[in-house]
Amino acid sequence: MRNRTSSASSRMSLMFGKARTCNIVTVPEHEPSECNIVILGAMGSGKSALTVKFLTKRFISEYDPNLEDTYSTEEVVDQQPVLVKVMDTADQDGPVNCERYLSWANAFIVVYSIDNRTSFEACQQYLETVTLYSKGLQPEAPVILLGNKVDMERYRQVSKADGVAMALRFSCLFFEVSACLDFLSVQHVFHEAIREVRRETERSIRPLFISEDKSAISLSSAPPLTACYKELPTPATAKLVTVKSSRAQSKRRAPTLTLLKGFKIF
Ligand SMILES: Nc1nc2c(ncn2[C@@H]2O[C@H](COP(=O)(O)OP(=O)(O)OP(=O)(O)O)[C@@H](O)[C@H]2O)c(=O)[nH]1
Repeated sequence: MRNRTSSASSRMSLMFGKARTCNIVTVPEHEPSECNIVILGAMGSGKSALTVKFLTKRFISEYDPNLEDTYSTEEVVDQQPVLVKVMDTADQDGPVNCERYLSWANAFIVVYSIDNRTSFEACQQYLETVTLYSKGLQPEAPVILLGNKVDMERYRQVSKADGVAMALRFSCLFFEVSACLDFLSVQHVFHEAIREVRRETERSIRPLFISEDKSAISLSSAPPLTACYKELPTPATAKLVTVKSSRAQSKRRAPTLTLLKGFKIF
């Protein structure tokens, strides 16, 4: 495994992860047009705040910790549209009943709060669970370790080096952000998850082999790519809320957000 650093759009983002080498010719028949992202982590690490920041550019300070919600939004990542569904989980005691999200997810974001060592330690269990599951998938579901609340720097209990070391151990990407500071850092993390899903999908496609005279190419006998679409589990008590962001509030193309169960957004 090699490391990689990224000049992320924010000075606060830091990324380490798997090297991406591509020396075979691949033909993606379909890019995934849908991407399911599951947010995991200890209570209070900021999962809901990060999710809502990504969806609305706003920071929430009131929430119901017992709600487990799934949200969807249309995004354009690298000029390609994608329907992103984000499941904001509400595990009380580490990964339990993980089946509900393991088979649904295309990517996982495991969150801790940099000012809370216990939340960082809780990530280990989540990372073990999702990486073990993901390893058997074709394509693999990428995993991101995310340190939140960098605005709480003076109360930091988890060093950046600790985050990097944990990410290296589990071969996942790593970022640090704050849900209450700039939107672009948070957006970058979600977009990287989508990019990783696309890369993994491309990697899982059967390669084209170049013939000896290099004048023709032939496809091997693999089945065609089936994009990583997965069924959305039915939320138990979902209340459908539609939020349309105002163009006056945002220069960003106004997305239509479908929120299943809502909470206060400021
Ligand atoms: N200072 C600061 N506070 C944050 C940040 N993100 C979230 N919070 C606060 O941390 C608390 C927990 O945030 P949530 O988003 O509800 O955390 P959660 O992981 O969804 O928590 P559960 O729903 O209990 O699992 C709230 O009081 C948030 O306002 C951040 O980046 N900086």
